[in-house]
Amino acid sequence: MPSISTILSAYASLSAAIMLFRTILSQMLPSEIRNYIFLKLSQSLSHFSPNFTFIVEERWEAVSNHTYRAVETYLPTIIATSIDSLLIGSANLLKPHNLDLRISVDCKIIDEFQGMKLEWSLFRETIKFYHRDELRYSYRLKCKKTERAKVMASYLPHIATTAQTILSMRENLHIYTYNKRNCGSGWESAIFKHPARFDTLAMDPERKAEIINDLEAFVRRKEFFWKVGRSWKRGYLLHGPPGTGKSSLVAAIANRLRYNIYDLQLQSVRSDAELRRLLTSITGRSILLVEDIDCSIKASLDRTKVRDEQEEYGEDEPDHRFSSSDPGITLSGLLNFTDGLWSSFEDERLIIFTTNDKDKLDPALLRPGRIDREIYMGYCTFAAFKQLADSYLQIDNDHLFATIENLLKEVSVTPAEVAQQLMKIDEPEGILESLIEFLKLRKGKLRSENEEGK
Ligand SMILES: Nc1ncnc2c1ncn2[C@@H]1O[C@H](COP(=O)(O)OP(=O)(O)OP(=O)(O)O)[C@@H](O)[C@H]1O
Ligand SMILES: [Mg+2]
Repeated sequence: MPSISTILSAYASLSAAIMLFRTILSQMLPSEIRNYIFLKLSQSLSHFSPNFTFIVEERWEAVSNHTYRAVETYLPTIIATSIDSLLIGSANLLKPHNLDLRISVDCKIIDEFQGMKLEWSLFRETIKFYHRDELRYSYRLKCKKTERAKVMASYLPHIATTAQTILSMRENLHIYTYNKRNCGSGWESAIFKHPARFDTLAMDPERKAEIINDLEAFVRRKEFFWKVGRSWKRGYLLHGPPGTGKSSLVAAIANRLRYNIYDLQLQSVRSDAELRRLLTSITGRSILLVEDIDCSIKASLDRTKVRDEQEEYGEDEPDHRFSSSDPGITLSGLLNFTDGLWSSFEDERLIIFTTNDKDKLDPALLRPGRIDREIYMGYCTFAAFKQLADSYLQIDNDHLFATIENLLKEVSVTPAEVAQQLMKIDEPEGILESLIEFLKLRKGKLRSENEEGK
């Protein structure tokens, strides 16, 4: 049996011969034949190489690759002294633990894990994509062939969990909205800094506690979801009149769970295929938010109808808002992507729909499994008022509270309206009196409306 050094020196001589051969061939043969010969040759050579390379591309089946994001987050945590440059993202420089760092192209990083030596590098290449030149990045992980199974069984899961922990500790949450012009995943992100929290949210304390318990149970029960064969996601429907805190509740949930928000405006999505591309590039630990679901589905379905009619009647001049690549989305498309087989892409996801009028919704949307919990956000109760008084005025009792309690039983005002009254900072002394005036006016208006109606 030949020694390792004999094999290596044979390998080196063969490589040198191939280089020479390549130079001669490149001058004599057309490029297609040349490429074929080199491909076959390198395939046979790789038989002798002791190394194996994992390639993690930026996009996978046309959508962004979560493994790539995990590697990108993980690598800066193992930076050794061998590195002499790093990229810094737009993070807060005053908080070093929170910096967004990336490695630069062609630099190599060695990681050691359970006795294995693993070499990482970042590649960049230009490829042709729909007649355009596009830059594509990929991370390459070189390990020994004999360690390939161990890398897959322990090292890659280690990267996934480390990246997830880092991302969940990052201070900034993001809100993503759809931008047609963004040729990547289509999502455009902004930093999400909404002040709403559960302790400032005005609603009955028992219902608030129920929602918090439900969320915490969801986060804890990964194993349970797996055991019963369900994807780890949960659907909420928030309904109630405008100004009752539906959007504030979504913000409070995102802040509490440290989840990013994907704000999906169905009206601007042009087709089911586009919807699928958007939904499959959503990362885990996130909220998929569809606000005013009744209006947005209607707008999108109307769009589909207009197109169908145009096609049926053979209109020469279609509505300029629509093009042939703009067929609109369908309700079944939406349900399939949020709930059917296409929905299982990434775990730990809340899907939240909001509406002002639950009765307008298609019953298909409300079936159990799609919507796991309905939350009614109603008019301001006395308990909700006390929460607002505590947040806005820092008072938990007053002799006027009893009058306010009685008035709130008789009139329907939203927490937004009450909050607006409590914000009249130019007259802080008489704020409760002015709120009582406001409620009495509303009561008078209500009474005269009722009398007119008789
Ligand atoms: N329950 C609440 N607790 C605390 N603040 C509230 C509550 N409801 C409304 N507000 C205040 O009113 C403003 C509007 O509330 P929000 O946008 O959450 O209402 P909404 O139910 O989403 O309304 P819409 O149906 O019009 O979208 C908020 O900025 C918040 O300050
Ligand atoms: Mg809202």
